[in-house]
Amino acid sequence: MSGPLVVLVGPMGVGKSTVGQLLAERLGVSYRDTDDDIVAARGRTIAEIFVDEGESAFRAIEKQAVHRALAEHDGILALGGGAILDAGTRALLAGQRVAYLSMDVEEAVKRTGLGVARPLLAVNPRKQWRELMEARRHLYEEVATAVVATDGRTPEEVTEAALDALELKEA
Ligand SMILES: Nc1ncnc2c1ncn2[C@@H]1O[C@H](COP(=O)(O)OP(=O)(O)OP(=O)(O)O)[C@@H](O)[C@H]1O
Ligand SMILES: O=C(O)C1=C[C@@H](O)[C@@H](O)[C@H](O)C1
Ligand SMILES: [Mg+2]
Repeated sequence: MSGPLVVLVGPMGVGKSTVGQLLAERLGVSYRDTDDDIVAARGRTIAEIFVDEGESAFRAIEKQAVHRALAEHDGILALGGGAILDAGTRALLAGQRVAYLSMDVEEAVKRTGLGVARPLLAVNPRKQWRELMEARRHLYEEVATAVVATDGRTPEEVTEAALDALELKEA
């Protein structure tokens, strides 16, 4: 299978970056994050891109960044929380090892706080998070080859559960 060893998907704040870096260490590979790629390439934060160019411009930028990373990266790749909204991206994920990190709304509120740096959760984060998940849960599930619940687990426990669910052995 070419492409990343593992692709991580899931909502904002679920722990993709934290667990992705732990997984990379445990598996002896590198970690990459498509949100970081976008920020580095554009020299501006995701929130700034949303405000100045709008969400649809961000999605077009994101689609390109995700497609490039899927082609280039062979380690652990975390996708932005909304990357799975794109049908072309979902098609590229077919045949990849994809872990969906999940959490419930209360855990989401704890992890994302008031959502200052998260434009999609800026107002009434609980309600917005529920609505986002209603629209997206089936898409995360569609692309996933493993679903790893993160509620009440430490990042190390989530990493362990992901290694088990993905049937991956350490380096
Ligand atoms: N299993 C966990 N238990 C408790 N807190 C966690 C856990 N995993 C991550 N966190 C904390 O939750 C916050 C969000 O984690 P992280 O940045 O890894 O999520 P993310 O999915 O990469 O989010 P983003 O949408 O910003 O990319 C951080 O403060 C992190 O320390
Ligand atoms: O869930 C989303 O739509 C987003 C998640 C983040 O990773 C960023 O890509 C951005 O804030 C949008
Ligand atoms: Mg992250």
